[in-house]
Amino acid sequence: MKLKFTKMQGLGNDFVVIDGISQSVSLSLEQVRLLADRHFGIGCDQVLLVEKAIGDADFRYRIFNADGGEVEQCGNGARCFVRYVHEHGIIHKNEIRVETLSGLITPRLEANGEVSVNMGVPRFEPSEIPFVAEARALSYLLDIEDRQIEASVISMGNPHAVRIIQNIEQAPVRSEGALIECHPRFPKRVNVGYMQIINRNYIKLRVYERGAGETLACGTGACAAVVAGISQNLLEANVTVSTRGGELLIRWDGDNQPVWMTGPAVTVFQGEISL
Ligand SMILES: N[C@H](CCC[C@H](N)C(=O)O)C(=O)O
Repeated sequence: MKLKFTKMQGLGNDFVVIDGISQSVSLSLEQVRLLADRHFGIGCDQVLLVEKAIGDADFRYRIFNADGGEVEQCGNGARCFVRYVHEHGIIHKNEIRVETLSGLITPRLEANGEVSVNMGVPRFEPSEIPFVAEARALSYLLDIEDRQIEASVISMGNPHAVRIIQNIEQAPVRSEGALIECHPRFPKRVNVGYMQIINRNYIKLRVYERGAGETLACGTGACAAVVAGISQNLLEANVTVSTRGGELLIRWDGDNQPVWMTGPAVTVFQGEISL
C-alpha cells in the first residue's frame, strides 16, 4: 500500500498526518509502529488519521501513539489537524468541528497564524479517568517502588497524572514517569506531567506520554497541568506553559468550563511511503 503523508509538529511534538478521506487507509498496530519508528520508518510521537465524520461534525480525528495504541485525544495534534485540512484545501472555514474518541473539539485558525482549540471540559471522577481510587480528591498518593509520590489525576479525554516539582531540570521524567505510566491503578495507563510553578500565570512542564515516552510538548498535558494548578488555587485562569518545545497559552475558568489552548502548528514536509 502506498501512502501519502505529511510530517507536522506542534512545539516539537511531531506527527505523521494521513488523509484517510482521499486515500483508503487501514493501519495495523505494526504499520503504525513502523510509521512512527525514527530509524526504520518516518518517525513521530503520534500518527494522526483524517477521516470523514461519523456524525454531523466536519471530520473524524483518529490518534495513534508511537506504540501503536489508539487514544482518545491529542492537543498538539488538533492544532496540526486544522492546519492540515486547510493547507490541503479539504475545507475552507477557519473553525472546524472534529469528532474524537473522547468527544467533539473545535480547532480554529487565528488571524495571527496560531491555532486555538476548545479542548472540552476536564473530568475528575476516578471512574472517568479511569483511575482506581476510593473517592475523588485534589491529589492522590501512589506507591512507586519503595516510596509514595503525590499526583493530581485529571482527564482531558485522555488520562493525566500531574506532579508538582521544585526543579523541572531535575525532574525524574523518564525513570519515574515510566513507572507511573504503567501503574496498576491506571487500567488504561496514563500520561505523566511534571510541573514547576514559576508564578500564578507561568509554569514549566515536561510530560512522559503514554505510548510515546517524553515528548518536547504535550497539549492535553498542558491543559491537565493548568487545571490541576487552578484546582489547588496555585494558578490564575490564564497560564503560559513553557515546554521544551516552546510555549502554549492555556485558559480555564473553572468548574464545568472548557479548557482553551492556543499555540503553533507547523508543516515540515510531505512524502509517500510504501507499507
Ligand atoms: N500520549 C497521549 C496522546 C497524545 C497527546 C499529546 N501528544 C498531546 O498533544 O495532547 C495519550 O496516550 O493519551
